[in-house]
Amino acid sequence: MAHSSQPADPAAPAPLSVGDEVELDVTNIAHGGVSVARHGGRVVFVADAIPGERVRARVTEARKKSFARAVTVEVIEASPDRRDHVWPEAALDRAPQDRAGGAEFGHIALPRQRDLKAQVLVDAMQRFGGLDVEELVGLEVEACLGDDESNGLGYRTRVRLHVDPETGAVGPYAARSRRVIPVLSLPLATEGVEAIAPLGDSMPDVAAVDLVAPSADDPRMLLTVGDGRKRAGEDDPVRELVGDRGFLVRAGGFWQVHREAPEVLFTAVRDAVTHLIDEGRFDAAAANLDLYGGAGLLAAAMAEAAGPQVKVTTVEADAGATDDAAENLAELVGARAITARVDRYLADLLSAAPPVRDRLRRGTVVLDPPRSGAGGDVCAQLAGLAPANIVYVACDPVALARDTKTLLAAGYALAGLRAFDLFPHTHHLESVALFTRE
Ligand SMILES: C[S@@+](CC[C@H](N)C(=O)[O-])C[C@H]1O[C@@H](n2cnc3c(N)ncnc32)[C@H](O)[C@@H]1O
Repeated sequence: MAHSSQPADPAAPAPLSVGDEVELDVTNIAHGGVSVARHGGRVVFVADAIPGERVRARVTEARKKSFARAVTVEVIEASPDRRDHVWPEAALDRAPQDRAGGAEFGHIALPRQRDLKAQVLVDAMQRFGGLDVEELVGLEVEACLGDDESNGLGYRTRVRLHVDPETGAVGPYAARSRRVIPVLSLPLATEGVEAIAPLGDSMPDVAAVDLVAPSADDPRMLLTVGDGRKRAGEDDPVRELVGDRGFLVRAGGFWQVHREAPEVLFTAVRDAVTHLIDEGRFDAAAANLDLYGGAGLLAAAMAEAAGPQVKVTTVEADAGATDDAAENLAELVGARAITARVDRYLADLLSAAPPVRDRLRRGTVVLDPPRSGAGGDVCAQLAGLAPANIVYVACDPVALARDTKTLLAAGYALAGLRAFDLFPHTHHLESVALFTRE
């Protein structure tokens, strides 16, 4: 009887199953903090490795035909960039399921971490954004002030810990799981956060612990109890300083995590607007927008470049954050803060009267969406409104790349791209892209 399938290649390695341990040559970096290797023609995404290494890895997922997932259990040939993990509780000498999550690059020298992040951004912009590699040559991920001296430690002003529902133990989730790992230290956290972290405590009635250490206020702990979503103290105002400018933010509201991040992004947006002013492309009297505006940090950056008379509206879904933005922007006579979902707000603008549409066409939009990006619908709305300039602050390179493709197709040019290492020892990076309408 004839067989329809090909005879098995005797030289091909056996198919992978969960729990198998295999030796892998790690060749590349992928989005999400994992490296890439191949096994018998199949891609294997390997955690806790570095491109260039040979490792022994344990397969953790093998359902898909095209790829499998694995985690390093032993380094056979180490990269010169391998370092002792900055967090002992996340190190290779622990069983993979017992390694703390949230510091997936903690075993890599900082300069190499930044090179890998730059590679991920360039790759995403090429593959999903449709840009030529020549347009991205020389792109570097810029370090935050003080990080080289501190080896990228002690920067997180916000940390979320979880509580094991059975033991009450407090800690981060393990990498790629919801298992709580009790830890003795939080090396990425600022001193203020570490000082109040209830490490070693048992908190059986609590679901999650948010630790907040504002730059100009006392650190505090917000507890999520049971299923209740409201945390006591989350609406208390706390003071943040960006340079010598003060911001009031609700303790539980959004604020950039790295102690230097507000200043870095404020400066990057201010400089992008200054560049537009120098090019004669910025209109302070137009309908300028700060979408996903939070407490108004980036509208303030626009005003720093364009002057306190600048017309700018922040649009933010969270009513508390909008109140904070109104307070923080009170000295800017042309600023206003609106509570709305961005897609709904833009839908209204699309049906606005011609003079309003004209003011939008002459305007500059700053947008700083959550990790999923603005998305195709919002980008299509922006394309319909056709503002003169768009300054896009992005915390996910693939989401930025996809939105870039939409904006390029709508007639925008990428006039600048910068990237910042706002999350050392993790795979995350922040980008600021400047688009101008051609
Ligand atoms: C990355 S934060 C940026 C905040 C601010 N630009 C800053 O730098 O502090 C994203 C903000 O978008 C808000 N947000 C999320 N989805 C939204 C939506 N669909 N419409 C309006 N705001 C949204 C969140 O509440 C959050 O404040």
